[in-house]
Parts: sequence; C-alpha cells; structure tokens
Amino acid sequence: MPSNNNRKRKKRERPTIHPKNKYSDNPPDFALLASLYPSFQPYVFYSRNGRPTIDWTDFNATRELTRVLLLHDHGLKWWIPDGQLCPTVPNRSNYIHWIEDLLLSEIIPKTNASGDNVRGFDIGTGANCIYPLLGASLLGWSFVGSDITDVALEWAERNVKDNPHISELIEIRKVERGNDTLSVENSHDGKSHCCESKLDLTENVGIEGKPFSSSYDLRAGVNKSYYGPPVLLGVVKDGEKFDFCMCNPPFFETIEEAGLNPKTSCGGTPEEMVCPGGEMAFITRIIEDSSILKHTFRWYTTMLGRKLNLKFLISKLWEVGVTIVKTTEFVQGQTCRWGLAWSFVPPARKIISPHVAEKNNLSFMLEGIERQYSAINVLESIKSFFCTSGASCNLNTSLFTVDITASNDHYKAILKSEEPHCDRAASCEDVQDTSITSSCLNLPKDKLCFRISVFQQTPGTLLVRGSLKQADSKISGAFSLILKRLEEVLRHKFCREKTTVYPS
Ligand SMILES: C[S@@+](CC[C@H](N)C(=O)[O-])C[C@H]1O[C@@H](n2cnc3c(N)ncnc32)[C@H](O)[C@@H]1O
Repeated sequence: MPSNNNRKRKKRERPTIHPKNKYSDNPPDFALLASLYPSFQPYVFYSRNGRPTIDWTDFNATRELTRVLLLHDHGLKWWIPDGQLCPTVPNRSNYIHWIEDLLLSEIIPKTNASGDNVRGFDIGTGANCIYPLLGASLLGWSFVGSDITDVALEWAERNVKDNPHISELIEIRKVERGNDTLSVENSHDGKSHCCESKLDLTENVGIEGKPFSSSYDLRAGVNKSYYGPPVLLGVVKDGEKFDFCMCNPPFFETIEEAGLNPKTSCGGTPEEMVCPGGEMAFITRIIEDSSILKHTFRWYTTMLGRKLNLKFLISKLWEVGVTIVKTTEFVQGQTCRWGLAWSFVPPARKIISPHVAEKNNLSFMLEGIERQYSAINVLESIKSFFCTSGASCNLNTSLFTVDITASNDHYKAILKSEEPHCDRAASCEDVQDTSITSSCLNLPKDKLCFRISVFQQTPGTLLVRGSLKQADSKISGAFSLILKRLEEVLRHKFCREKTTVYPS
C-alpha cells in the first residue's frame, strides 16, 4: 500500500492545467456565474465544504456550465441538443494550447504558404464544434471541422453561424460515407502500407527521435482495423495545406465499453463515442492517412484515452517514417488524456550555434527537467540571472516572458565567467588582454533590449528563446554567449543531465 506521503507526492507530481489556459490561475467561479446568468443559477448549490458547485451527473447542469463559460469567458454563443457530447471548456483548451506550443516552438519549420495565419483541421468536430470555436476565438486560427453525422454537421454549422465574428474562419465539412470500405492498402498508388515488421519498444514513451528497444509485434495492432468512413484521405482536398490536424477520436469499441461515468454526465451518443476497433483503429487510420498525405500537414496530432495504446501507436509512427514524435498528458480534475503529435517535415536544428548567429532569435532546448520544477521556476531563474548583473528585468507570468534591458556593463558582468571561451571566437584571435573588452565580444554601444520566452514542449522539456527587439540588429557575439551562459546555468539548476552538448 502506498504511504500517505507517497500519495501526496504523487498528487503533487501530476502535470496540471496548461499555464496559458485561461483557467489555470482562475478556475470558473460558479457563484459569480450564477449571479450573472439566471439560467445557470438553479444548477448551483453549496457543497459540504461551503464551495459552490454543480451536480456533475446532471447533463443539463454540465451543458449549462459549458454554455455560460463559453459566453462569459470567450464571447461565444453555443448550444447542443440533448444527449450530444458536452465538452468541458478548461479541458479542451489544454489541447488547443499544446498545439499552440508545437507551432510556436518552430522545431518543425512552417510549411504553410499563408504566412502567419494558422490553419487547422479538426477530425470529428462534433455538434459542439468546440475546437474550431476555441481555436478561432482564442488565437484567430482558421479551421476545417469534419464530421459524419447529420446532427453533428447541423449543430456545428449552427454554432459557427451564431458567432459571426469568427464564422468566416470555420468551414464545416461533411465526410462522404460512400467509400466506407476505402482502405489505405488499396488507396492511391496501390502500395501496401500494412506493417509486417517487428519494432522495438521501451518505456520511453514521449521522447522524440528515439526508436525503441524491446520486441513488439505490430501485427497485434492490425486486428484493430478501421472500416469506417474516410478520416483524412478523401476528405482533405487536392492542394490544401494545413498547419495541424487535431482529433478527439471515438475512444471505445462498444457502447457497453463506453458505459456511463457515474461521476460525470457529459452525454455522448454511440456515433460520437464508438467506432469498430476503438481509438486504436481510428488513430491507426489517421497515421496511415498521414503517411500518404505527409507534408500536407505540418503537425498531425490526436488525443488518446488510453495510455496503453501509446506504445503501439508510437511504434507504428516510426514504422511509417515520421521525423518527430511528441506526447503530452492532459490532466484536468479526475480526467486524464494523452496527446500524440508527429510530423514528416525534417525538424529544424535544436540549438542554434553561437557562431552562425545572423537572425534576431536564438533558442535552446532544456530537456530532462526534474519533475519538481515548472516553467515558472525556470522563468524566475532567468529573471534573477539577468537582475544579478543589474540589468532591468520585467517578468510576465501570463506570456511566459522576461523583458531585459542591458547596458554594456551589464553584459560584461554576466560574461565574466565566460572568459575562457573568448579565444574560440574569430573576432578574439588578436586579443592579448584576457579581460573582456567591447571589441572582443562585439558589445553594442547602446543599451540592448531583448526578450527571453519559455515554451512548454512536453512534460520535462522547455524551449527557451532569446529575441533581440531591434529589428535590424544582428545578434552580436555577446548575445549568443549570454544565451549559452544562461543555458548552462538553467541546465545545471533544473535538468537531470547537467552537461551542455553543443553542435560542432
Ligand atoms: C468523441 S467525438 C468528439 C467531438 C468533439 N470534437 C469534442 O471534442 O467534443 C468524435 C466525433 O467524431 C465523429 N466521427 C467519427 N468518425 C468520423 C470520421 N471518419 N470522420 C469525421 N468524423 C468522424 C463523430 O461523429 C463524433 O462527432
């Protein structure tokens, strides 16, 4: 039996709501919502601990909560008919913010010709159309939302039309059921994409770029065939390009398996919750489709209800030749889901060499961050790293940024311990004096303003990016050395692997 302490520790270690999520610091205030929205009031009561709550087993109560949250916090008008799957807003927002992180990290370079406009594809958008509504209202993304049932298509359309300020951004697309028997093995070039080989697996789920190392028969997964309507192939049109796709798949193989969660009532019809072969078969089809559509999407992503399925799906991904795999865990209250993302686009270099600094941005990845630390701890350390030298620092915990203004003297103070590296820089070859001079480090004459941003990649991995604010300034040798120094300090403080490996 785990001890009380162990249980407490385990609870503390569980990943929490995404830091960019609107509700991460401000959970929904039921009392306030009840006072503002009379239709919500009848559902709110005070629990024994004196906190306002709702009856989570009452579908009408959960639907009304979703309606008022979308209205109050997102300015969205929304409704679904009785029994349709009712999304929880904080939960669904986590998935949107994870995709936002993937796109911002630029590990996978942009392939979309539409500049800064982000275009996504929501597989199975449902009557609730929740992902397009949230993605468009929170981040201005445009979407194609697909579905197969008449009720989903009708209500998704309604939910889009009722929000004219974002309706231009969302297209609801009917998946034609005509070719339900379409199988990847028979599609396009007629080549078989079925997997015959054995792949290796380890427990290292979630580590990018790693094949696995214990035997696993992929044919076991082939039993879970998907014979439903098309998913991506045959729905995505010729010439279309997307930054990402996302999916909350039908998780279950049978309606009995779907059952009813006695603790909540979020509705969900068999059409929404069930498909032959369950999520394994459905996601396997997304993977197979992606192996043909390849660069049509910058990122392919899906949600999973069962961690157990991750192993098979990740091995399948390496089998079809992806260049990167990312996983994450979405935890909200009692609910736990997993996110799986992959791409066929070659990843950009992880660490930009200080010697090839021509752009205004430099970034590095902090991997293997010890579990007790969060992005906020890293952010605070970044602030104190620069403040100690006397530079002025402004920490923004909502944006996850620190804005720094540093003078020549501040640079020198930060770089004092960098002297040994100086002789590696070409510009330093003639310098006899070992003290750091402005000419040696190419120090700027004026103050320099830059921003350090922190992006969550997966649990335990952060991307740290330094951006010079002056649009025309080239990153000086000093700036790249500072980032290198910062990386060493952060790695030493937060990561299991303390040494820094630089590309040659
Ligand atoms: C679990 S629901 C997700 C609904 C919504 N995205 C959400 O997160 O609440 C799965 C949805 O996928 C739809 N669906 C099932 N097979 C599909 C397919 N081949 N293409 C598109 N949608 C499909 C179902 O009709 C259902 O609306």
